[in-house]
Amino acid sequence: MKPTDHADIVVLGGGTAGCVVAGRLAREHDVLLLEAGPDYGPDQADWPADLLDATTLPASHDWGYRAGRHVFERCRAIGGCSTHNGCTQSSGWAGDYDAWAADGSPGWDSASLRPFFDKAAQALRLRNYRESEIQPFQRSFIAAGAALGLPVRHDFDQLDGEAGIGCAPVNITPDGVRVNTAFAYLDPVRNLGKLTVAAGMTVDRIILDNGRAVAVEIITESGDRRRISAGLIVLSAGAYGSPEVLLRSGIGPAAHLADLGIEVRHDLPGVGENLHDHPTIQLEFAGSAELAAELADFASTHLLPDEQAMAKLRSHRAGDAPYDLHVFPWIERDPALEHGWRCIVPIGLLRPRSRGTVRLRSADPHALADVDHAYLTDPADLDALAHGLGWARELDLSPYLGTPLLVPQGDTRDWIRGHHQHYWHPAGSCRMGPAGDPLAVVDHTGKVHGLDGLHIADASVFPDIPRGTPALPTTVVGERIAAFLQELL
Ligand SMILES: Cc1cc2nc3c(=O)[nH]c(=O)nc-3n(C[C@H](O)[C@H](O)[C@H](O)COP(=O)(O)OP(=O)(O)OC[C@H]3O[C@@H](n4cnc5c(N)ncnc54)[C@H](O)[C@@H]3O)c2cc1C
Repeated sequence: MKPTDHADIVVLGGGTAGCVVAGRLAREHDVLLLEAGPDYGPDQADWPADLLDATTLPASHDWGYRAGRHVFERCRAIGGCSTHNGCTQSSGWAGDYDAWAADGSPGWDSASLRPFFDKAAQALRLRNYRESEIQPFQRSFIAAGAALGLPVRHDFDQLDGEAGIGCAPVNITPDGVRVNTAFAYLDPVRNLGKLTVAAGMTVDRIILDNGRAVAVEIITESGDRRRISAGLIVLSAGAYGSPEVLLRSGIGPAAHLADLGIEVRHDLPGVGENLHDHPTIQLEFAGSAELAAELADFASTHLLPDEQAMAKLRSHRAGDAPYDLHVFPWIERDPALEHGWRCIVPIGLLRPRSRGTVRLRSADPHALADVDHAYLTDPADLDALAHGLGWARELDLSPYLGTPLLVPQGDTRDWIRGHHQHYWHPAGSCRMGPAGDPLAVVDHTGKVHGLDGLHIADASVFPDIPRGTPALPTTVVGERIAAFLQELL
C-alpha cells in the first residue's frame, strides 16, 4: 500500500512496540504505520514458514548489525523482533519499574503497569507449557537446577517472582506458531478503516519546524524519496533504529552531528547514549547418543522447541532484588557433530552496569550505525557473570552431554572477557527520564524533551533494562505510551 502525503498519526517502525502503538491508536484515529521490511498481512498462509515456526530462531530478515565477533540480529519485517524471537515472555521484577517512577517517570511504577502487563499477556495469547510439552533436555535442566537447591517455579511473568527454575509463559499457539505483535495488535484493527500499513518504507529523517516535528522523509523500495506531513509522530524503530533516525534528523549530541556534517536541529546529548544489553557467557557441549535418541522419540509425538526452561539466580551483586541472572539452555542441530546436536548453557546478566553507544557512521539512511555495547567494561558485570558460570558448571546434565566444546580454560575472568556474548536485548539508547536529567531523551509519556509532536515507544526508552527478557516489557512500553497518547489526542 502506498502512503499518503499527510497522516494524522505516523508510527515509524512496525516492530514489537510500533505495532502495539499503531494497533491501539487505530481504533479511534487515522494511523499510518511505516515499516522498512515486508508486511505479510493477516493471513498466515502468506507468511514465510520460518517466521511462523516458534520452535527455533529464524535466520532470515536480519538487518545485519555487526561489531567484531558479535552479530546483533534484528528483524526487518512487520512485528520486528517479535516476529523472529524466542517467545519467552517474562516481566522482570517490580522493583525495577518502581525505580523508574522514583527517578522521575510517573506512571511507570509496578502498580500502575500491572494492568498493562495483563493487557499485553492477553493480546499475545500467553500460555504456560503443559508438563508433557517440556522436551527431555529442558526437563533435565529443571531437575539439575532443583538438585542444586533452586525451587521449581513457573513465575517468570510475575512482577513479584522469586529466584527459581522452570518455564516462562510463551506467545506460541499449541500448534507452534509465534504470535508476533502484528498478529496480536494489527490484525484486530486492519479492517476498521483507520490503519494504513506501508511496508518497504525506510525512514530517513524527521523534519522539524520551530521546535515541532511536522513531517517524515522516507525512501521507498524503488529508491524514491517522499515527504509525509504528520500531526503526531511516534518513533518505534528499536534500540538501534530509533537513535539512527533521530541522529539523521539532526536531533542528538551536537559534537557527533557536527562530525558527520549533519545540521544540528536539536542538541540532545542522550541520543545514542546509555546503550546496554544483557551480556552472556555460555558453555557448549556435544549432545550424547542418549540425548539424540530421546529427542527423536519426543519429536515423533510433540513439537520440539530448542529452548523452554530458565533459571533465575541471585549473585552477590543482586542487592535488594530477588535475582539478577538467567541461565537459559537451548539445543541446536549441528550436522558436524557425531550425534547431530549441540547443547548450549548460557548465563545472562540481567542488570548490567556497563553502558555503550549507538553512533552514525554517515548520514546515509542505508548505512547501519556503529553499535558499541561496551560489554563488561564495568568490572561488577564480570563478577556477576563469573558467579553464574560457577553455578552452571555444577549442573549435572550428564546423561545428555558429550564432549565439552566450549568451557573455561585458564583464568576464568580472562576466558569470560574473551568469549562473552549477548542475549539479543539492546535497550536504553533514548532513555526516559525527567527534563532535569541531562541524558534523558524522552519524558514519561515518551515525548522527546524540547520538541513537540514527537514521541518514542520501543526498547530504546528503558532507563535500565528490566531483569527479564524484554519482549513483554517492550509490549508494555507500547501499551503504556499508547495510553498516554490517547489522553492527549
Ligand atoms: C534472536 C532474538 C531472540 C530474542 N528472544 C527473545 C525472547 O525469547 N524473549 C524476549 O522477551 N525477548 C527476546 N528478544 C528480544 C525482544 O524481541 C526485543 O527486545 C524486542 O522485540 C524489541 O522491540 P522494539 O519494538 O524495541 O524493536 P523491534 O521489534 O526491533 O522493532 C523495530 C522496528 O523498526 C523497523 N525499523 C528500524 N529502522 C527503521 C527505519 N529506518 N525505517 C523503517 N523501519 C525501521 C524494524 O524493521 C522493526 O520492525 C529476542 C531478540 C532477538 C533478536
